[in-house]
Amino acid sequence: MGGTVFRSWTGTAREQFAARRGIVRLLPRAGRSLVAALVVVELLLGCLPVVFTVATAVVLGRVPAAVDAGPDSGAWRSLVAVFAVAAGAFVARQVLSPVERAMGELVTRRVDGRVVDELMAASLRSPGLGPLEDQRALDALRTAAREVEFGVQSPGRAATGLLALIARYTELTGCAVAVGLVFSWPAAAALVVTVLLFRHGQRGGLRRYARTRSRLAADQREIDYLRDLAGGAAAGKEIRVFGLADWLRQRLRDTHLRYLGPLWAERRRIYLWPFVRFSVVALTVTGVVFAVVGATAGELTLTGFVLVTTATLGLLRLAEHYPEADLPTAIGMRAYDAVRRFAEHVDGHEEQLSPPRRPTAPEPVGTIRFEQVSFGYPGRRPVFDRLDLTIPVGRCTAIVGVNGAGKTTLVKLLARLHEPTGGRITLDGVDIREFPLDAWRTRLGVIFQDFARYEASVADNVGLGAVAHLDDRVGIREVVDSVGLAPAVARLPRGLDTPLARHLTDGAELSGGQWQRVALARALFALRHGARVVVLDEPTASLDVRAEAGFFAGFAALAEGATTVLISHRFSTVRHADLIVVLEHGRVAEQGGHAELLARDGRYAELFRLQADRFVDVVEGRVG
Ligand SMILES: Nc1ncnc2c1ncn2[C@@H]1O[C@H](COP(=O)(O)OP(=O)(O)OP(=O)(O)O)[C@@H](O)[C@H]1O
Repeated sequence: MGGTVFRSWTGTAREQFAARRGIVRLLPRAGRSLVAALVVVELLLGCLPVVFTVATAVVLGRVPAAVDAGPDSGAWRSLVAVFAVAAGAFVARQVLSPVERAMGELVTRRVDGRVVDELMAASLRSPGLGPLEDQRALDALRTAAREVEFGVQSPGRAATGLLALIARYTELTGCAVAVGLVFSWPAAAALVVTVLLFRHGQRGGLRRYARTRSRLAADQREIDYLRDLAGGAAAGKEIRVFGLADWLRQRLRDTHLRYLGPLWAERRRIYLWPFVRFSVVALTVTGVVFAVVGATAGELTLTGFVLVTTATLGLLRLAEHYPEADLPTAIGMRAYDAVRRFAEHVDGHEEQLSPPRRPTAPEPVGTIRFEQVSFGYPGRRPVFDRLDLTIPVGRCTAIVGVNGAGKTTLVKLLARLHEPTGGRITLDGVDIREFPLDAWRTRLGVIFQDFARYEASVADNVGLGAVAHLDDRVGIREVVDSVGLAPAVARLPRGLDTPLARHLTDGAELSGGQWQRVALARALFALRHGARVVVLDEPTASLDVRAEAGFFAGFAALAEGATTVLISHRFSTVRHADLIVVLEHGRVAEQGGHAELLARDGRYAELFRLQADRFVDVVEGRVG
């Protein structure tokens, strides 16, 4: 039992030491000279109260002699000199405190700035989506980002909190030495032990509190989500139309209580009782010291008496001040730990990627094949189980299947946003993992169902399909024209340079269908600049009937010679494809041309007829 407690204590101590070392290593990022200057300021702030305490004790001790000797005496002058020292120490402290705060703020911001860079670098370093879809890693990222963003208990604050301890410990040492020299070393030792015990008790509580907070990350996430939902435009329409305000308020309230309940309970447990226990110890020690001082008062000089009492009170006050430094340190260290865990998680994923064996990715000439490909998201049942699929190069292949059949996942595997857990994907017989990732991706132009809507100009929104050619205005204009977006762009306040966000100057918002055309233009722009495989996930979902009808002919002409993979639930879009693949239960259920599949009268024919019947019903007014 004792062994277990000892091991857990040493484990915690080691963990704390490592976390503190991590924070200390962050300090140079704030600039060595700034940190060195702050250390000097902290040392001074630790010494000045001691000087003040000693000097005031000496002043009080010398008052009787100075009063007796009169204003012209040497005793009076020495009183004034010591008084000047006390006043100087007081004023210097008042002046230095705001300087410390300002420098501390600068250190905090610089350290947090670097941590944000580290965080961004880690999340962008991930070549695939794995770490960004892993809930634990995301929670770690969110916790860290939150603390850093608000800067209340961020890693930067942890760093300045650690530096602030220099002042506290200097003052502690100074006061203890004063008590030891003037009165009694055992009393000084007892006071130091009391202060440290008090701090230890509080720090343990703070640590547990910080741990509880991170354990409640999921609830915190939900609170943030509900707040965004209530305040954002995205769900604003539904909240009003469906009258969801009360439901939202209630859910926010319940989640808040679920989050705060354990936190309040923990706060009582970890703050209140240790505080009571350590206060009793502190009061007892102080009482004993004061009793001894009282009993031996006759042996002490007036200076000694004042010094011992004020130094003792100063020490006890110090115990109260430690949490000021310890709270940000405890929480900030956890935030930084979260950043490190996230970075390690990303790097763990990266290591799984085998290094490329070929210098570049060639132009496809024959086929792209999924060979016995298996894949499942972590903790979920497999999406693909030994999938075999051939995509002919230079043709249009449509992939159909019910919701959740794995169509988008197939595209993610093709783009190597995830790696198959079994089998391989080949380009003309070569495993695509043999190509450098970037080189392979420049061969692809993928527009996902939930494509990005950048808060940038129309031109940039299109040009980002081939970022190295962002200044190809002629190319951008041509693809914008070819997707039928030119009239809408002409109506925008700054044409192609209009930012697509209403809150920006001259900004505009596009309709869903217009955004979809922007995304299509982005894919075409990629095609213009080296992409040979275009993947469009639901490209016509937001297009009106006329635009959809024109889409296939127009796009096919523009994508002439390229390999097109089309994912769509609209059979009117799909039917024109050279090859139609029906995905079902993680395998290819059927494939062939539209007429061939209809003739086969299988799954495709069934799905096609269902949609066609609905269409006929609508046209003939039989619906409803
Ligand atoms: N990031 C993810 N993490 C875990 N499971 C996922 C993730 N994305 C998709 N899935 C699951 O994988 C399966 C296939 O999803 P996918 O999005 O590929 O289907 P889909 O055929 O594109 O569907 P839809 O037609 O609705 O767009 C589904 O069961 C889905 O729940």
